[in-house]
Amino acid sequence: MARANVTLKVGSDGVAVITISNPPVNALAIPFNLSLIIAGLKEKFDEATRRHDVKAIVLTGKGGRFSGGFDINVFEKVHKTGDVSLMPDVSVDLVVNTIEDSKKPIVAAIEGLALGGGLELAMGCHARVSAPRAQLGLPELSLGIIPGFGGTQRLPRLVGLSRAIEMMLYTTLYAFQLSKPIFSEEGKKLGLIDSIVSSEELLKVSRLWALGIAEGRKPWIRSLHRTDKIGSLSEAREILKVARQQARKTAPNMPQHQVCLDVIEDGIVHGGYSGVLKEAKDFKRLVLSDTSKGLVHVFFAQRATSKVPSVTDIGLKPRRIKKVAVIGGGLMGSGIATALILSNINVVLKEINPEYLLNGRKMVEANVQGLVTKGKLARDKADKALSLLKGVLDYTEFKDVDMVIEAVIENITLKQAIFSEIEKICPSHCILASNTSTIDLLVVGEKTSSQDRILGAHFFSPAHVMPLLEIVRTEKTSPQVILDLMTVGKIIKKVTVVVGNCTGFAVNRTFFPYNQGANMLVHLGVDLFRIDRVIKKFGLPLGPFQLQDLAGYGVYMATAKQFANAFPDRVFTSPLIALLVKSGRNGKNNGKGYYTYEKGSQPKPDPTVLPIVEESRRLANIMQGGKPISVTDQEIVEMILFPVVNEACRVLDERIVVRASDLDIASVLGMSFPSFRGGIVFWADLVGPKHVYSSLKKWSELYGNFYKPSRFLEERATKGLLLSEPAPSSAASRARL
Ligand SMILES: C[C@H](O)CC(=O)SCCNC(=O)CCNC(=O)[C@H](O)C(C)(C)COP(=O)(O)OP(=O)(O)OC[C@H]1O[C@@H](n2cnc3c(N)ncnc32)[C@H](O)[C@@H]1OP(=O)(O)O
Repeated sequence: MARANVTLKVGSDGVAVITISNPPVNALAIPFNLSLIIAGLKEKFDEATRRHDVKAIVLTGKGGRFSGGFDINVFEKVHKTGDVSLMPDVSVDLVVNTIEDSKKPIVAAIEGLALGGGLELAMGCHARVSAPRAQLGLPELSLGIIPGFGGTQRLPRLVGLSRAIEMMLYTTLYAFQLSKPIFSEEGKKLGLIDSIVSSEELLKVSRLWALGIAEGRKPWIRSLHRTDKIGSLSEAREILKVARQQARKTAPNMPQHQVCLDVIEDGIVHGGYSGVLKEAKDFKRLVLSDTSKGLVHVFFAQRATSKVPSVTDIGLKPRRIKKVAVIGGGLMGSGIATALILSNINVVLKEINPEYLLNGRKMVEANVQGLVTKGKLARDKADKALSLLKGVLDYTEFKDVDMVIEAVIENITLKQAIFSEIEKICPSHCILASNTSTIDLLVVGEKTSSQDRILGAHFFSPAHVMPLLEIVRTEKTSPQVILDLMTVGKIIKKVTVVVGNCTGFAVNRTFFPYNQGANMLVHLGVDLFRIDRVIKKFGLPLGPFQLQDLAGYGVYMATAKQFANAFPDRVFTSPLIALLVKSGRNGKNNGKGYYTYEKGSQPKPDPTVLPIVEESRRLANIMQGGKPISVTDQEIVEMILFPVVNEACRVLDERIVVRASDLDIASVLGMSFPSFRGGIVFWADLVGPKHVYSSLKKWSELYGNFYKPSRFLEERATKGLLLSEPAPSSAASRARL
């Protein structure tokens, strides 16, 4: 950590250049010495202000990046210790008093990125010069906090209220709340950046700009004092009102959104300085929230997935994958092909007849067109992507592919036949991947002698949109092949999680009890629509019954069968789905399931499904004394999700995942488990393994083996350990990885 520091160099022009150096992103603290960078900045600014040979100051970052903001590791430290006083006081002391109110002009010279506290420092300066394509943003809300170095006050004053709100609160992308960075070009148009110059000229122009301010040729602007972009109080209140309503809808479980808007309003009503003080106070409060704990955990969990022992740490280099064959143009195959061509990878899409091929091609075109219609892809880029797709009916084109992804129906014999065919035709370096979501990869490759290059590439539907790629390795898969697929995953913008081989792999296996837990509750007498409402309130985008409608009952029954075969000791079966199908319901597919579906309107709970549910309850006959149980909303959540936690424990115990946080990120990105709860294991640890264990034990005595606590959970609970704590290697654990 000796490399982290702040330097000051005074040139013959009388400009002092202060440089932040803390690779890789010039974060504004280090976990071992929290005040090093902040204190270093203060010291250098004080020195530059004192020195008579300094007329003006330029602030910049080393290595082509201005700063990625405050060090997020520090938040983790605060979360572990509960000690918020670890956070240095920056907003008033450094940004207002030292930088903005400095007697000498300060210009920020920005390159690469200025995010969070980094952009906030830059906004405290008297002007900002940027290199092209620098990313600018305040992503703090996606960490469960608000900007804490004055960003809530200065950004609206520089770019206007509506745009500032958009940049901070922005959007929901599946389980993630994302604020949206902009590029410096847009920043220039908005007034956040004063000038854009080439990287080579950045320091020269910034120095001249700073001298220009010192000599009165350029304006000396303190952003916190500006009001010209805020508009009238009533206009501002109207904008804030709409933003609050929007945030209540899109982020109902995220307190930081409403707090951010309150803090902005305070600054508008009482002045920027008052806003800065309120911001600093509320920032510290939010740092300690469970939301921040969950989101910060997810930030690091996502980054940890790229480190896979014995794969990414043994000096291997990824090979280039130029051409990929996708076998099967159904929903999954066409989605996978779409993801690949959108990232400039040539794709050969193989089907068994012209009609299926045409359908596959049409689905890819519709996927791409969908992105164009939503404004997410330019027409010329869409055309370019589609030109990379070639449909085929035989294996001729497979002679020079670097990877095959098989995405046909879940039929073992068919997959085995395909793998033995492609083994003969594809080049010997070619990676042979299957998109199976349940079948053992060793069985898939049984008829080949290429087990070392066979692995699972389990995408989630829709494959061109969902951010997770579960990479399934067997004990025979070579590290090089795993690394290559991880690299392709990165190119096509997926988060890859490398997991071991078992029924359902890590994600589907862990969530197998989710639907069963919900079904169990219904058969114990709980209203299914209430269950859906409660689960949505907990933070999942859909309740379990709406999800069953959406996925289709066929999928539901096929997976349930696979799991029942693999884990017969912990299955709850009921005739409900069969009865629904018998009565002509097929979920969203035919517009009639637990809900009714009509084009252009929200799904509506269908009361005519209730007699079918009653019939199923009668046949299952698990209500004690025929009486429905009485449960609180919290118990509903727990009776559905604790069995999921229990299965997660088995996945951890069997080392199906490298680390517990991999299961967290996989649950967030693959199953839309709420990111603000940190993922399934993190959430269970917050709730407390003891409580999970004792609840499951109680329910298993009342309702049977479906709830029986696993050995791993029992051990952790009785020893007072967290589920996420790494397990000591034990001969008893079957090391699958
Ligand atoms: C008071 C203030 O208002 C509070 C704040 O400033 S909160 C912080 C706000 N800043 C952010 O949220 C930015 C978070 N970082 C990012 O979005 C991305 O890392 C980035 C766009 C900066 C770079 O992305 P990319 O080049 O893909 O690299 P990425 O793998 O994400 O990060 C590289 C390394 O830097 C680390 N890193 C990135 N930003 C960091 C930060 N702000 N603090 C600590 N570490 C950080 C990552 O953890 C990763 O570490 P690793 O190599 O050990 O896994």
